Amino acid sequence: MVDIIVVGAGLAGLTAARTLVRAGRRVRVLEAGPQVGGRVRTFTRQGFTLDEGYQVLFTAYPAVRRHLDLAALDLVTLPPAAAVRRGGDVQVLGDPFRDPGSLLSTLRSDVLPLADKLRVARLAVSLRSGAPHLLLQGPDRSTATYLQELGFSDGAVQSFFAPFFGGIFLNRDLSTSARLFRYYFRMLMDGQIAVPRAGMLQIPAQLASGLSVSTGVRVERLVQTARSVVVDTTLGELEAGSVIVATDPPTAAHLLGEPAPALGSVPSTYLSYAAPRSPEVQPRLLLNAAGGLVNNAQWMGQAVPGRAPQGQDLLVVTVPGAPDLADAELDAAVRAELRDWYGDAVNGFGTLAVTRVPHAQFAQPAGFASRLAGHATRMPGVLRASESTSMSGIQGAMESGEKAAAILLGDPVGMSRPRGA
Ligand SMILES: Cc1cc2nc3c(=O)[nH]c(=O)nc-3n(C[C@H](O)[C@H](O)[C@H](O)COP(=O)(O)OP(=O)(O)OC[C@H]3O[C@@H](n4cnc5c(N)ncnc54)[C@H](O)[C@@H]3O)c2cc1C
Repeated sequence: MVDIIVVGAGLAGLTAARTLVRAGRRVRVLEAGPQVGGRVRTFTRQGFTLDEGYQVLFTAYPAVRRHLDLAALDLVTLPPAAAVRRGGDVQVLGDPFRDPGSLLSTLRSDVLPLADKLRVARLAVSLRSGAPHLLLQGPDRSTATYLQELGFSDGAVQSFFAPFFGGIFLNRDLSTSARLFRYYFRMLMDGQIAVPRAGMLQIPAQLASGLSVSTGVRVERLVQTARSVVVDTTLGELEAGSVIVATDPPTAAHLLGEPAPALGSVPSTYLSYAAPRSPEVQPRLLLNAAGGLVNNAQWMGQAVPGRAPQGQDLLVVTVPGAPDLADAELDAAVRAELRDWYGDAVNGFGTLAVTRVPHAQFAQPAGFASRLAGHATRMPGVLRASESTSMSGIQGAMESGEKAAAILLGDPVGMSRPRGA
């Protein structure tokens, strides 16, 4: 019998296990899938390295700083600027201190007229004071309402904020909680957006190193006994003093005998293209201000050397939601939108993958924090860890695992750490 079994080797489960092992506990992680990482996946196709969809790491996430060796991840920083595209018109908006090449274009851009640029500067100053986690507190409303209250013009909201934060929250209507908007805005100021050169899978792989993880083992049932928890798996019965359930919320509800969670799912869809070379001068994030299926795109081969074979490039396109189109129809519709950007060069693009993710995040509208799951469950020896206890994303998942471990360890510092800290 081990001290603790962790069910699920996503970021939450791995962070929980790592925290417990560091404190001297004997831990075994059981993962149903063929590899660690949960929703953080990387795969290769025709010599290209593709992440599951478009995923990035905010280096300012506090839990990331506590748990990951960033130098060992061989991170490649993405430029802190975006090219806003309306058909053939391109305007670059960036942080001129960190991307000096974007200065002139940012000043001239009418995507954010002067008054809106000043509002961004004021917002940046106001969000910079105090600890970042405090931005997740206080009254909540939608991001759209918040931006309206701050006086931003409709043009700025539709052409910049909607596609930029639509790419982060995977919905373009800015119905996401303004608290999260403020937190992410701060993360963007405090750190960089980066990806491991060899793919996002390097993150869970680093968390898993040194842990006892069994992949391909599905947990089917948990039974609480007087002195332990019996874990019924596809390998047979195992026993542990305590269990952390770090699966997706529906599976957790099934294992724990709880009602299905009411958080909802945000789906997203990605198309990856092989191309002879990027037509863009700089590897900046591309935002589609014209509306349509495409929200944002990134030339990953240009941004991250090594992701595409020699002499080729890789374009990853984000289509928020789950369009009701067959793969071939979706591909044709996305190509038609890309033709507005790149003309006939699109004919030379080869489709590498159409990736549909039914549950990329859980829905986080204003007030969502009051509906979050807790770590405690109906079973005394069993705790929950998952982004669904905090916020959707790498920070939420990692801090959740850390907190479940802190509860088992009786660590007062970890137990009292607020969300987002
Ligand atoms: C396409 C996409 C893009 C994203 N982009 C970003 C981004 O740019 N930045 C960011 O911060 N976040 C991003 N996220 C969100 C981030 O990936 C998630 O927040 C995080 O990975 C969630 O981790 P988790 O451990 O809570 O859950 P999961 O990753 O869902 O892990 C749950 C694990 O439990 C396992 N499991 C389930 N049932 C069982 C069972 N019965 N027995 C054993 N194991 C089981 C699953 O196989 C899985 O490995 C993105 C997500 C997706 C899908």
